[in-house]
Amino acid sequence: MSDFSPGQRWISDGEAELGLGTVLNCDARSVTILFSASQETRTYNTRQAPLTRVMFGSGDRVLSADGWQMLVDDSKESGGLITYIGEDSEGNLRELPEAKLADTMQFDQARDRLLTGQVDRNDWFDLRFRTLHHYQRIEQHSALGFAGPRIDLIPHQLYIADEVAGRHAPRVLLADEVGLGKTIEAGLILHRLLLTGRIERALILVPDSLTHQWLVELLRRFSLNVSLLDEHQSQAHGSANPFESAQLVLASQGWLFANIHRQDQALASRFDLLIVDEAHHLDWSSEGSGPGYQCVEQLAAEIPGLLLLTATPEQMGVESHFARLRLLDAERYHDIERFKDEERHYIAVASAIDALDELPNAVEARSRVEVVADDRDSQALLATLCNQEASSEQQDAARAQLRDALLDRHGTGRVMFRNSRRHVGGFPERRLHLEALEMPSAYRRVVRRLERDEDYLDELLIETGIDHPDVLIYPDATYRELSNDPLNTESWWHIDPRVNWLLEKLSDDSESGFANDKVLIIAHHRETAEGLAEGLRVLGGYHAPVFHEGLSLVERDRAAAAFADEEDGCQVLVCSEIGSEGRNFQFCRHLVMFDMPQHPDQLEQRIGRLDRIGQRHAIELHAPTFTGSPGERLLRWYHEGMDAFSAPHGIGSELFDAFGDALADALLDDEMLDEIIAETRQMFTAKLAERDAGRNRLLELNACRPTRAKQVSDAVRELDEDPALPKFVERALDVFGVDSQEIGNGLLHLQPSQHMLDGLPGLVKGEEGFSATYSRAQALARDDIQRLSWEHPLLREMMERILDGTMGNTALALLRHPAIPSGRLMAELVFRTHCPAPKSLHINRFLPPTAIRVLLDESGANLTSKISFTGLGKNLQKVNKSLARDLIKSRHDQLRDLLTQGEGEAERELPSIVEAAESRMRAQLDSELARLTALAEHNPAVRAEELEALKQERQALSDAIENTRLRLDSVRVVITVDPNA
Ligand SMILES: Nc1ncnc2c1ncn2[C@@H]1O[C@H](COP(=O)(O)OP(=O)(O)OP(=O)(O)O)[C@@H](O)[C@H]1O
Repeated sequence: MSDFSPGQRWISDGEAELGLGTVLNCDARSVTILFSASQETRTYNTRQAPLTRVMFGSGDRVLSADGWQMLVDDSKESGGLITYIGEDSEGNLRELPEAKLADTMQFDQARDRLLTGQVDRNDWFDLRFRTLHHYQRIEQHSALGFAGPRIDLIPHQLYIADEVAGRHAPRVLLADEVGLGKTIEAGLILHRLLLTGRIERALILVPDSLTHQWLVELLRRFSLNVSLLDEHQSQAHGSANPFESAQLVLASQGWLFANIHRQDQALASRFDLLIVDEAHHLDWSSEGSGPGYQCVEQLAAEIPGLLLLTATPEQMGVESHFARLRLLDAERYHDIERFKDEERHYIAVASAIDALDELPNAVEARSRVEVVADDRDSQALLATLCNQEASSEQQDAARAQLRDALLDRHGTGRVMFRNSRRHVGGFPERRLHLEALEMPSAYRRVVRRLERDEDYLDELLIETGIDHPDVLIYPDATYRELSNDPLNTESWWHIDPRVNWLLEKLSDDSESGFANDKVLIIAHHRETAEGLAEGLRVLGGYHAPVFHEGLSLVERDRAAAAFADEEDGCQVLVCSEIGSEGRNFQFCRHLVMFDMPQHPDQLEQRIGRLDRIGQRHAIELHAPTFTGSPGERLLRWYHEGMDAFSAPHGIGSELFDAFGDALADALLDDEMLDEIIAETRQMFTAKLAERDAGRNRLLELNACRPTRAKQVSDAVRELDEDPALPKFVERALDVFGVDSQEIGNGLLHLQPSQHMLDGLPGLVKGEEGFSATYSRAQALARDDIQRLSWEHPLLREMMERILDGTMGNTALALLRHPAIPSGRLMAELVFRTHCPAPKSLHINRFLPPTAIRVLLDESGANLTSKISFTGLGKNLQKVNKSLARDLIKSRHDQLRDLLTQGEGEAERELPSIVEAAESRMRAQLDSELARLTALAEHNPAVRAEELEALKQERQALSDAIENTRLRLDSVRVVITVDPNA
């Protein structure tokens, strides 16, 4: 330890960011240092002070407190204080006492740190080099952003996520059938865009009832922390814009759509991506648009990326669906008639795609392809496919390419992704159980009178205030509104046989009973749900939580949680129609439809609560109805008219548009109903055939291209099984002071040690830590364990901290080797490429920080290719810090020369790295651009700005790559010692 004198300049080894310190005073025991730049004063024990004396030598550049720079040539010392002598930038010879050095001088670069004697542990240096290596590999990996999430690798989801996240400012409608994983797709897209730096901020708007579910899914599956914003939270920000308070903001649609002031604030906050769930509620009609549509329309005009999610895009009518497509691309979707015409044309495209499978054998199929394959490339592919002399591999390749080329022409398929169960496959069967009950007299009275007296309907509508046809379909609601009738004094659930039927089923422990199962009950009205729960409690002693739109979010989540709990949970949950939309109840297999919804899409939404990914049983659909009632007639229309209970078909809303009004009029008349059912069936069959032939078929084919989907899942699996990951984790945990212990079954328990470096996600000193696994299957099976991957927040934090900070950028180690005389010095220099570019370019996919290692001996001979990093590392021994410092000091000049020489050696390698990156980038972007340009000729959904953006991106990437510089990342000094000593 050097002696201290007031005025000397020192830096803190552990806290180099404090800047240059000045000795204020000292005595035999303690020394006090002032770090002016950070306005900190520290007192240390003189014998153990973690401080390094700052001394510059010839060739160093220093900064004076007055702002001028000096190239140091010499120095002199007097009374323990140094004065530097050298030239300023104008070439004048000047002197600079150390007290006049700028306080803000930073010593975080490897060179400065080394030459000022700050050395880190050898294992830190080792980890730093490996981090750089893995970071470079992972950043270029095609599965980046998809490997971390805790999800099953489901091909159609990965395909969509890969396709969408690869686009510039993606704007798409995710419209998979209910329960196929749109939230997961949106999460994957978001995760990849964030990890690649393509976006930084996202706003997620979901129905009130789904806020908590989204919050939990994003955290649990994607490790994304989103901030849930509501009015209460917003007010806490006072006059500041609450949307600025987080990177990822989740808000309820109900709140934002009703609040113009908050909408203005959301508009003013610069988001990169907007996600809107259950987008069919954004209603639009030629008479005007609803507040939700208006709000999203404004936001969509400002925010570059847009994901709309809905399972039932046409629920609010075709026009409304078209209006939502317009949110994605206003220019493209402005004329609905033209759009419909285009869609009709796609029948020919779908037929051509089917014909490809019949070629080359069925000659007539060729003409079906020729009708649409009107460009030269497609014609050439068709010729190969039909060429009898081509090999079967050549024909297969031509078929696959042509299929892709034809699919690419489907305009809507580029902006709307719709997977169906039929296409995806592997979903459980649905079984319908009809239960015909006798109508209670109170309900029958009303129905009979309606049947007899034509005028009574109007009277009833006025008296009850209920709309037509609700007044017919929901007899309990009508009964409630007729409470003045002296015959209607009892609660409806007392007289309604559905309640008794339900109670019997609940206690029935036979095969067909519910006694051993959970049951989800959905009723149209909130009041029905509430009354039913009360009835079950009063009449049967069942505690059935209720779930409806009138409850607060917390109450709803509590009800859902009480139902989901496997051990202590409730057997029954009673939901209202819209209260349960989007919810995950696939752990349950019995759905009781207490009444029928009015719209086929609502029916599909109901069944979708259970028929979701993760459902392991056949789905039992129970429908109690009253014989001869309007409700029963409605059910018949669903069942006989359109097979609505067996599988989703996506045609319901068209049928509703065509027959909904007539059906409402036929609810009291069997004859009329029979006719409507027959007509509906006819149209249903025709539409089904049309769907299979045209638009929907293309949509489905477009929504998952199996070859590409497999490539993506293979890439994810490659990262899952990366053998380097566990080794890296072990090293990194050791360096960061996290204890890891194998606890059996392939599980690790990670626990902070006393020396853990602070701020690691999920780990707090003194707390328990967490259990983790590398296995995807294990993590999916158990919610309580985390899954370690290259994308886990802990790994990303450790890697970022190493690469962005100084950790391990200097080291000194001893080498005992019989063949090398002792006292020799080697410098192992690691340079890293630095490519200044905006994050959103995601330059790392072509040129991530890349390490160039240079190993020089003291004579300057380049030993890099002779001694590998690992080979050298194996023979090194650590050394204590003060000895390391002394050794560095004694070899100062030599080291400085080696650093300069190493720079030259590394520079020689730079051009080939830059060239390789440029050609990688060109190969990818040129072909993307060529594909998009060709596509634009056939597919009107390719936005002009997409093409322009891609061109600009290519130029910006090229400029950035060209400007790549090298900088010294880290340096290790190796000194040989006598192996026998
Ligand atoms: N890849 C996956 N791995 C694991 N679970 C999944 C996966 N995909 C979907 N799930 C689960 O399946 C259920 C349905 O998924 P999700 O909520 O994303 O469907 P959705 O299409 O948005 O449904 P809805 O149309 O009802 O809104 C959820 O519980 C989700 O967690």
